[in-house]
Amino acid sequence: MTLLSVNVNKIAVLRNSRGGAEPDVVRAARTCLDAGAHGITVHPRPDARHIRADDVRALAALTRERGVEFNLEGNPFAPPRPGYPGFIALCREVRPAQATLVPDGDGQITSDHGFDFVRDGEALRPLVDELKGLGCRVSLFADAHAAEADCSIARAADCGAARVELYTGPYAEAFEAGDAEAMLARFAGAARRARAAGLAVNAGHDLSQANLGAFLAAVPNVLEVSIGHALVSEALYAGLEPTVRAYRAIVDGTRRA
Ligand SMILES: CC(=O)[C@@H](O)[C@H](O)COP(=O)(O)O
Ligand SMILES: NCC(=O)COP(=O)(O)O
Repeated sequence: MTLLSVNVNKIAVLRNSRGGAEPDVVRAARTCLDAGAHGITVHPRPDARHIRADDVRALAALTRERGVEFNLEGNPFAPPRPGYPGFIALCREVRPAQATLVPDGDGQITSDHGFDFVRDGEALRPLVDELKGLGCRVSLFADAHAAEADCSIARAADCGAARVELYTGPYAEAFEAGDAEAMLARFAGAARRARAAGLAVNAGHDLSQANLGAFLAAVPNVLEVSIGHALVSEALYAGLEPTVRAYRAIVDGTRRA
């Protein structure tokens, strides 16, 4: 069974654009859980462009109260700065059920690659150990689309992680271009190699209602997908019609109190 963890970063993008409290990230997360999401993901970034440290604390409380998984993503090597205590510090504070380490840089508009485990393994190992000591399951963001990933992904197990999260952005692009077959074979191979090394497999980035089914059919036994950007975009389309109708009822004076 594949679990769905909804990433609510984009709710915070909208909230921050006006500087107020709406849309409310915790309310949105609660709605996702009420609708059947198995967990909540956030990826606070050092520039606090969307999720802030306080959101992390509030979502940790919500997911604890609801008994569901909180998946906290971030770069453990990014230094703290005002408003961002650092990824490991946040994990020490809220102890997410799953900590997903992602090697993203400051200037990146979004995550666009996984770790090079051959190069980064030594540096990751003590961090993975500490996170495990905090009670977090550790997942490492991993490339699956390029030939170089073939040898690297199995090395993720040497870092002590329980899982890898396959970076699915390149699959989403190939799907969009109508040319996903070879890419799916690559992902299926990477997932096989990860499992053979003792790692369970998550997946995420740019997954959507359009491309998710084909991915899960071709890459079996994915334990969790985390989905945010497309899901929130689709929710806007799904919600616009009833919302506009509700406003029309108000301006037309036909809405009952
Ligand atoms: C690791 C990953 O693929 C997601 O966390 C993605 O990076 C979402 O982050 P943004 O919402 O900042 O694009
Ligand atoms: N780990 C991937 C994630 O949380 C969401 O990525 P996206 O759906 O916003 O691209």
